[in-house]
Amino acid sequence: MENGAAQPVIVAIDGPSGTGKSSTSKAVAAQLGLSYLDTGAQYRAITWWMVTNGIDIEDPSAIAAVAGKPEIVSGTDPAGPTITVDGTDVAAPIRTQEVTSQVSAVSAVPEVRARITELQRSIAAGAERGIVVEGRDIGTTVLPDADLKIFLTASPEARAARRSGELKGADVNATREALVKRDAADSSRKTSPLAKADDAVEVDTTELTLPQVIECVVTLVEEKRAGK
Ligand SMILES: Nc1ncnc2c1ncn2[C@@H]1O[C@H](COP(=O)(O)OP(=O)(O)O)[C@@H](O)[C@H]1O
Ligand SMILES: Nc1ccn([C@@H]2O[C@H](COP(=O)(O)OP(=O)(O)O)[C@@H](O)[C@H]2O)c(=O)n1
Repeated sequence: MENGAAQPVIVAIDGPSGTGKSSTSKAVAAQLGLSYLDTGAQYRAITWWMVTNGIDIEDPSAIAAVAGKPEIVSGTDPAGPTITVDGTDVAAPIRTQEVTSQVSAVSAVPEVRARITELQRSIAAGAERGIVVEGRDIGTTVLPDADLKIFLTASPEARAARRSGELKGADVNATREALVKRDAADSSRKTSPLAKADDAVEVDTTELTLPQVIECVVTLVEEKRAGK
């Protein structure tokens, strides 16, 4: 484009837990001057609200009835992403084991997905320079017209080792089992399951370092931009 003003670029990065979505997306967005949205944090935030308000997580109709209540706000600066629920900073409590073990059940409820998907689309549409959005269904459902779709994978062993490295002292086998269980729940739900879009580029990160994955994605974005 003339005058150096680039068209906004929309990048969708999907994949299961521990494949490197968050670290890669934040770094790519920072490097390219784009916004960043962690959609998993939004599903965790609504789950935190359900748990805090005593909603029965086993009862999809109870979840559906209140899905519109919490106000979730995501800050999209990749250098310091934020997440609040009704004005409360929930960045720490959404990462607890309690929320992690319940999030798949809450995120499977169609009313929850409809509400959060709408929020995600409006955030993406408002990102003036473009955005990197990471999740499970971004390329397939939330932003099917994204300029670039990436699907990250890695072996369950590599993903469990990465996650238990973060959760100090966590047992690798227990972490692996919990990951595989959450993948199965996320992949088998009826409404927008975890899936690779047909036109997504699959990157297996098992044997790659994080800087290598970031470089790979930055190169793919730049190639797309050059081809526009
Ligand atoms: N290619 C990689 N090699 C080694 N460690 C990685 C790699 N990608 C990410 N990590 C580490 O693995 C952990 C999980 O990464 P994260 O980006 O949170 O994954 P996801 O968002 O897919 O769950 C983080 O501690 C991150 O630094
Ligand atoms: N686009 C998305 C993103 C997350 N999720 C749900 O939110 C959960 C937490 O996502 P996350 O990205 O924070 O998970 P991790 O990869 O950090 O473990 C997932 O296990 C899914 O149940 C979803 O359903 N759709």
